[in-house]
Amino acid sequence: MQVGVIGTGNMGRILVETIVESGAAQKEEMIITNRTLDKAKKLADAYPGIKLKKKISDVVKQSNLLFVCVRPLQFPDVLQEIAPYVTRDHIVSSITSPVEIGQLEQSLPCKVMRSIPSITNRAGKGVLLLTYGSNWETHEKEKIANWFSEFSHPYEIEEKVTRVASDIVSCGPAFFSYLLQSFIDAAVSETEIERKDAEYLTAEMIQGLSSLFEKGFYTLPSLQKKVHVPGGITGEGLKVLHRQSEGMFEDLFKATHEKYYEDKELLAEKFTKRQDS
Ligand SMILES: NC(=O)C1=CN([C@@H]2O[C@H](COP(=O)(O)OP(=O)(O)OC[C@H]3O[C@@H](n4cnc5c(N)ncnc54)[C@H](OP(=O)(O)O)[C@@H]3O)[C@@H](O)[C@H]2O)C=CC1
Ligand SMILES: O=C(O)[C@@H]1CCC=N1
Repeated sequence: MQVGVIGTGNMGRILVETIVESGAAQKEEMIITNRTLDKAKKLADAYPGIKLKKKISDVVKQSNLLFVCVRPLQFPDVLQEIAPYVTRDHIVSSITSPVEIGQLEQSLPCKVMRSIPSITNRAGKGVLLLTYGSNWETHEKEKIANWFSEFSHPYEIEEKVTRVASDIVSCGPAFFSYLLQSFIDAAVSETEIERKDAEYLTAEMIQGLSSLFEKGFYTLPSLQKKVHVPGGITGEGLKVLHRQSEGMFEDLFKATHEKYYEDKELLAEKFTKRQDS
């Protein structure tokens, strides 16, 4: 399969590295471009064999599966630019949440999907969220999901939970690394521990924690019960967390959804302008 990638910024680059290093596609099967071409060239230079194209049309023409990895508001322009070269045999995937499946279908004459990756896929772990357009057969969905499983755990979601699922899967690594960073900073500022020690102990704790869940030893509540000896020290810390975090995640999901709907409104305006012109 020839895999095209338009936009090799942060996530486009990570996706290319992940696909190639997992063996989901050979370097020679990857065709990439980026508006600032030098960015894509650096990536092609790092993985000899990857084909670098200056023209977006060449990427489309030479690929079967095409990932559009630009920012949400850049989608209308990119979809308009690629549309003349897209055939019924292409599969085009958006890696971003605010662009609706319906908008992709209206813009392109092929099978479309959303495949929202997570930085965790770089380690061959974590979920990649899939939502398909209306004209996919079950066996076609299975085939592509199977391909994604070379470097992730593909998970199909309904469009209505896109934002929250993406908050968990794709933004989650940033949210929880922020909390861990605060945990380390506070350990250093409030006690005599050296930063490097706090960082090492925290990293080992979090890796151990994820292994416990991976191996199925505990659920979240059963683990808390095991560590929280009644009347002990953990309970004092948990009381602080309970007090201080009340409403925090509710506010977080409200904030991400507000931004999501803002982006969707701007996108709808842009797509309508495109249709009218
Ligand atoms: N970061 C993450 O963990 C995740 C991100 N995403 C999604 O990935 C998308 C990209 O995010 P991110 O990589 O961080 O953003 P970046 O800004 O780093 O990358 C976007 C890239 O697209 C390029 N680009 C823009 N317009 C065009 C065009 N017309 N033709 C070719 N290339 C173009 C830009 O080129 P130039 O160099 O000229 O600016 C840039 O390199 C977003 O929509 C985001 O929602 C999805 C899941 C996870
Ligand atoms: O479009 C999205 O939902 C992703 C999640 C992280 C950044 N963008």
